[in-house]
Parts: sequence; structure tokens; C-alpha cells
Amino acid sequence: MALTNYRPKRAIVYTSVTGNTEQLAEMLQTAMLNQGLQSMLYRIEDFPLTALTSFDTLLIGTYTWGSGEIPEEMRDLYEAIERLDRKELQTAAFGTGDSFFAEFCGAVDRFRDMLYMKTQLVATLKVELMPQPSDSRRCEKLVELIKLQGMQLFFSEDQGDR
Ligand SMILES: Cc1cc2nc3c(=O)[nH]c(=O)nc-3n(C[C@H](O)[C@H](O)[C@H](O)COP(=O)(O)O)c2cc1C
Repeated sequence: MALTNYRPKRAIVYTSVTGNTEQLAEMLQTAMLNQGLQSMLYRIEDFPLTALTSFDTLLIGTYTWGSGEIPEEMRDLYEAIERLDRKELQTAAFGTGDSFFAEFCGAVDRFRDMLYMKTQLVATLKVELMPQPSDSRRCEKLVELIKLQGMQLFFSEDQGDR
């Protein structure tokens, strides 16, 4: 990658039924903006899956269903990333769940395990039900890691070009 005005393409993609994960996704977008990182915010239904390869960073947000299951609407994204197998893709998994259930945020764990194998997984974030104002600090932390690791990726690729 040359030293250019190359702009990484970042997206936050999420699913949410009762609004908890949506709130967390919005908190993350605010944290991204606070740290100067532009990102698109998509509900999974609106995410352009066919353009997956054009993204540099994906933050993936999900609630958990059944017994620790990934919701149906997130499965295509899960499988597409698994097939893509692109280690340069920077990712994070986040979500909300209810610790009443045996597998708290199990869907986040399932995404995490796959993303760790197939992409450059940076961080995960789990929140109990509705995000609280104190969770914004955790969002800021996650974004700090995205930023830091993004710089490392940039410089290592830049070195590789020489
Ligand atoms: C039928 C059902 C099954 C659930 N199973 C789990 C589960 O296994 N683990 C968990 O952490 N939360 C579970 N939850 C809780 C939801 O993941 C949680 O309420 C979440 O915050 C909903 O997110 P949303 O508001 O973005 O839709 C379940 C909820 C329902 C209704």
C-alpha cells in the first residue's frame, strides 16, 4: 500500500429486534467519529454483501437467539466472511445478551471464533441487555484498538511494498 490518501472503508453491521444491539451499534459509531474514523452504519438487511471485499474494517453486532445461537439473518454474513478468508480484513464482534441464559452472548462468541481464524480480529464487546452510559467508555476502548491495529496493518503493508 503506497503512502497515499487511501481511505479505509469501514462499516458497522448489526441486527437487532428490540433495539439493544442497535443502541450499542450507534454508540460504537459515535466512538468511531469521536476518534476520527468514518464508518457506515448498516442494519444487516441493508448491508451490501456482494461488496464485502471492498471493506477494510467490519464491526459486527448481534443479539443471541435460542441457546447461544446466531440469528438467522446474520448467517449469510457469517458464511461469506468464512469463505472469504481474508486476514487483512480488520474485524470486531459485539453484541447484547441476557446473562439469564447459559451462553451469554453466545452469538458474539461464535462470530469471534470464526473471525479469529479468518480475519484480523481486534476485539469483542458484550453488553448485558440495554447499553448504559458507562458502556460508551468500553466502546471508546474498542475503537482505540481498531485505530491502533489499523496503523500497524498500514505500516506493515507499507514495509512490504518496498
Ligand atoms: C428466545 C430468546 C432466546 C435468547 N437466548 C439468549 C442466549 O442464549 N444468550 C443470551 O445471552 N441472550 C439470549 N437472549 C436475549 C437477547 O439476546 C437479548 O435480549 C438481546 O439484548 C436482544 O437484543 P436486541 O434488543 O438487539 O434485539 C434470548 C432472547 C430470547 C427472546
